[in-house]
Amino acid sequence: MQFDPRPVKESFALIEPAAVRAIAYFYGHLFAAHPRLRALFPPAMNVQRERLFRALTRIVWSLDCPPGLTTDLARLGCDHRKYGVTPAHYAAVGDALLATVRRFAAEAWSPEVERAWAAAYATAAEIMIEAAAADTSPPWWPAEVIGHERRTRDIAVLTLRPALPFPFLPGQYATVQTARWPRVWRAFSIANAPRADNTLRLHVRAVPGGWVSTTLTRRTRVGDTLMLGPARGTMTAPAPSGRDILAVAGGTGLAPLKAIIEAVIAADSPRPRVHLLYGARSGGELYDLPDLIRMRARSPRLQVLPVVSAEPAYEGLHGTLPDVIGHFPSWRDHDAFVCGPPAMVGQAVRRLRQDGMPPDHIHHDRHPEEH
Ligand SMILES: NC(=O)C1=CN([C@@H]2O[C@H](COP(=O)(O)OP(=O)(O)OC[C@H]3O[C@@H](n4cnc5c(N)ncnc54)[C@H](O)[C@@H]3O)[C@@H](O)[C@H]2O)C=CC1
Repeated sequence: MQFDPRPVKESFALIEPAAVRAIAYFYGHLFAAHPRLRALFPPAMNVQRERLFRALTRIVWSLDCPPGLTTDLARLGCDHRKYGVTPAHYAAVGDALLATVRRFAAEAWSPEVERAWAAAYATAAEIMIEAAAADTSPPWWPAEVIGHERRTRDIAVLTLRPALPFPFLPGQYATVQTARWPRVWRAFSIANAPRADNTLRLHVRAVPGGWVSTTLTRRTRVGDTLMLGPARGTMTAPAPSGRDILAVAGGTGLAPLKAIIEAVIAADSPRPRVHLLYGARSGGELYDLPDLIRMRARSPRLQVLPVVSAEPAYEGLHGTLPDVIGHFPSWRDHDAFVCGPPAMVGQAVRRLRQDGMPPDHIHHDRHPEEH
């Protein structure tokens, strides 16, 4: 990359504390100069604002490590195809970005700083535009809802059939857009390994104020069409390592782990064995237990241990998942996959580390960008 990252990082450090005002200024500038661009963005901009700043922060602080940055930017460029972004839009965004730096870097601004930002942005935009142009897969897939089961008041399991082959690896997630909320994409993990009939399942909890999750859970019917963005995510089924597997799933965090387990136990081999700790707040919230019991009946390699954290009358194992991990002698010789509420994931990972599990044997999703 042909630019000096130092002035960019130094001026960004000054902008960061004023992030909220800087982002508002950025979008104000962008939409004032190019009103038509507003139509590419969702009606409410709050999530979008945070997302832009998270992406910008990641990019600026990794300007020194071009290989990782190039991969991230290329993926970002490909993902932007589903928004209908064209190369001309990049110039408009670049103008708004430079105006924002000029305004918020204040006394640290200089022609040298501006040149460094312009060069960094031009490089990033070029990588994104070229990656998008080279991507021959569809920008999004229409998918028909062929199954919709309300498992609890707030959780539904949807079965979708994309109109074209939809490639993904077990454990990945896809972004989803509903007709009700144009331009609003949210990520959901795919809860099965790839199937010959191209169908896939999503486990969706309606979160308060969640437009897409509430629509998918409460207002979606068999026969509706959704849009799927390309599959993403690095927490995928492991290559054989000789180690058995511990899967720790909290709530709908079960989805990607179920896909990974399905792929692992499909192989005709006596190992690895899989222990699944499946946690919920109450017995009624163990929304997928009957299906997991069926999987266990088909595969002697799978053990399923349901755990409930907040229902004293539940007849079964009580506790939080991180505590239950500690009830066993040791998981040190396993590979671990952990998914669920971020606080639970953090505690479970710490517990496994304390037990002596090497960090590269512990797998969890970097929180999906659009989850
Ligand atoms: N690929 C990914 O990263 C995915 C992530 N998720 C995330 O999983 C979460 C699932 O949420 P819900 O179904 O509402 O789960 P939930 O809130 O009903 O909790 C499920 C389990 O996690 C435990 N738990 C919850 N908060 C905890 C805390 N602070 N400390 C320790 N344990 C805690 C509960 O005791 C229970 O065992 C969401 O945050 C969702 O974003 C879900 C699917 C895929």
